[in-house]
Amino acid sequence: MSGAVISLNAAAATRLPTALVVDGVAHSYGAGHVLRKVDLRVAKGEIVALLGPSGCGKTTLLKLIAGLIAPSEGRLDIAGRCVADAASGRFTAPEKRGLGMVFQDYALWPHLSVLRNVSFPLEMRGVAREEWRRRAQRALERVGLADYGPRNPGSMSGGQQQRVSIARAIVAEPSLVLFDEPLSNLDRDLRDTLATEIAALIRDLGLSAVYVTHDQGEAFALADRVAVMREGRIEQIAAPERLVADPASPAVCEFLHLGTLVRAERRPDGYVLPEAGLTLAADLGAARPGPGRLLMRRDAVSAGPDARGMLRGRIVACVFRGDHYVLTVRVGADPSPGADILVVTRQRGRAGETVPLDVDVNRLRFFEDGPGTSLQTEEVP
Ligand SMILES: Nc1ncnc2c1ncn2[C@@H]1O[C@H](COP(=O)(O)OP(=O)(O)OP(=O)(O)O)[C@@H](O)[C@H]1O
Repeated sequence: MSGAVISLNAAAATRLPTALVVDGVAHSYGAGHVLRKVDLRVAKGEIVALLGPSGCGKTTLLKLIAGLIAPSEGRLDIAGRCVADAASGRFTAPEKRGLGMVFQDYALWPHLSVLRNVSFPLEMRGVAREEWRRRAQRALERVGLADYGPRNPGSMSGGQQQRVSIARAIVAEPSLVLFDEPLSNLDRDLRDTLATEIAALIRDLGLSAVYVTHDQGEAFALADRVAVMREGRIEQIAAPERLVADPASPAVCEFLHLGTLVRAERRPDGYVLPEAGLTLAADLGAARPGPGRLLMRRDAVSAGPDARGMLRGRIVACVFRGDHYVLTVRVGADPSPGADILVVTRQRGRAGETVPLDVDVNRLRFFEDGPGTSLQTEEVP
C-alpha cells in the first residue's frame, strides 16, 4: 500500500488516552459463559491480536468491543469513554463508538461504487461532499487502489475487495480498528503480504487495532502483543517473542506448537518420564518436586551422528518441511508405552530406525500440575 498518508494530528494523538480498556468482561449466550472476566488493555498505537482455537471466544470479545452485543458483566472504555457497563446498564451503539471494522467477508455494498463504499462512514457523519470525496480517494491511494474508485466491488478480486474494506475502516481515522479474521478467505501469499501491509498502515496512521485470527503466523507478523485465548479466557498476553520464550502454560505451548509436552515428575536429580520409563538427569536443586508436564522444545532435542545418545528412540514418522525434517521419535524402555518426541533434523530418517538423541536439559520447561493445565499431551507437528 502506498500513496498519500492520512495522518492524525500528532499533538491530538499524544493527548488520547488508552485506546481500549476491557475490565472484567463476561458474556454468555445462554446457559454457559463463553467469556469469563476478561481484562485487556490496548495502548494508543498498539496492535493486539486475539489468537486461539475455534470457539474460544475471540469473535465474542470483538463483538463486545464493537457494540454488537452487550456484556453480562464488566465494563468497556474506548479512547477514555465508557461505551458499555453491565452494572449501570450503559451501552453506546456501534456507530457511536468511533471504530473502524474489517470483516472476513468484506461486507461491501454491491450496488455502490468502490469510492462510495469507502466514503460511507464519512457520509453518515454528514461530512460535505467535496471533503468525503477527497478523503475517500486518499484512503484508496493508501491501500494501493487509487484508480479503482468508479469500479463496482463485485468486479474485483478478494484481495482487492479486502483492501477496499480496509480503506473504509480507516477513512474516518478512528481511534480503534477491529479486524475479524480479515484474511482467512485469501490465499497464503496474499495473506502474508496483506498482514504486513495492514500493520504498516495502522502504524503509519497512528491508529490502534484489535485483530482476531486463529493463524499464529498472521498474529506474529503484525501484532505488538498477542493474547492467546482458551475457553473464554486470555491464557497469556505478551509480545510474540516473549510468548515463545516464556509460555505461561501447557495450553499456550500446545497452541503455539512450541515442542513436545510429556508427562513428567520433577525430582531434585532430574525429570522422570513415566510414559517412557526413564529419567532425564538434571541438577534441579531446590525446585519443588512433583508431577507436571515437561516442554521439550524442538531445539532442545537433537538427533544424528554427532549425538552422544543421552536417550535412544525409534523413528515413528518423518515429515519433510522444505528446509528440514521433523521426526517423531518414540523413546521408552519396554514395557512402558513410550513417549513420542518431535525432533528437527537436516537428514531424512526412516521409520523403524533407531536414533541416539541428546537433550539440552537447560532448555526444558516444566509446568507443575494444577488447575488450568491442559490434559492434552501430544503436539501436532
Ligand atoms: N449467537 C450465538 N448463540 C449461541 N452461542 C454462540 C453464539 N455465538 C457464538 N456462540 C458460542 O460461543 C462460543 C465462542 O464463540 P466465538 O465465535 O466467540 O469463538 P471464536 O473463538 O471466534 O471461534 P471461531 O474461530 O470458530 O470463529 C462458541 O462455543 C460458540 O458456539
